[in-house]
Amino acid sequence: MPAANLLKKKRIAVLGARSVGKSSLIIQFTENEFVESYYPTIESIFSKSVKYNGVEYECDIIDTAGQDEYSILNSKHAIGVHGYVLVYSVASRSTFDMIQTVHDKITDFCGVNDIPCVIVGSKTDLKTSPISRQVQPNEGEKLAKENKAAWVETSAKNNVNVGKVFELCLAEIEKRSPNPQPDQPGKGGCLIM
Ligand SMILES: Nc1nc2c(ncn2[C@@H]2O[C@H](COP(=O)(O)OP(=O)(O)OP(=O)(O)O)[C@@H](O)[C@H]2O)c(=O)[nH]1
Repeated sequence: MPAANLLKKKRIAVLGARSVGKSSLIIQFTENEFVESYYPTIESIFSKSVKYNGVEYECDIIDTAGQDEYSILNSKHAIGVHGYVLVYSVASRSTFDMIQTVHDKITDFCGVNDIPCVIVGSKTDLKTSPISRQVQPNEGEKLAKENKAAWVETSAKNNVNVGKVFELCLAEIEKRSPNPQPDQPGKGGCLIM
């Protein structure tokens, strides 16, 4: 297979606390639908071609089980992964607090301090009720800046900024891969030695 084809395959892991809307985000992106009911995820992989910067990428998106502060990072969610999407709900402060914990677990596991990452504030459609929003946009932006990550707020329900999440993730991956090697994770990812 020509190297150019291998270069286009990217593996993206989506992590975050339980019930923040990881599956809903991925299903809205890959299947264009929103599922109102809640089924806790064990693990699923979705594939989708994404055109970014005029290049067609074949993305494998890993939907993971919800994390808590005691969860141990599964090596499958770090080894061979090119980019990360870390999701919190704008309606839940505790899920926002989990983001730094998950980010630290990934960087510790990979032995790096910089990973290609997008931090996502989900469920913005709930913000119409003032009591529903617990995390302000500037807090999300600040956390992202501190971790050299991109940041965006989304609603899987209303399909707002869903595609943007994965475009930003590819941008973060490409930013760190000026001369990527075929079929290898980006600089920030983990390699099997
Ligand atoms: N209002 C609203 N509800 C959402 C949104 N995204 C997800 N939900 C709801 O939140 C609940 C949890 O969504 P999931 O996508 O299953 O959450 P998850 O993060 O994959 O959950 P785990 O598998 O337990 O980690 C479901 O009832 C969804 O319908 C959104 O953008 N807006």
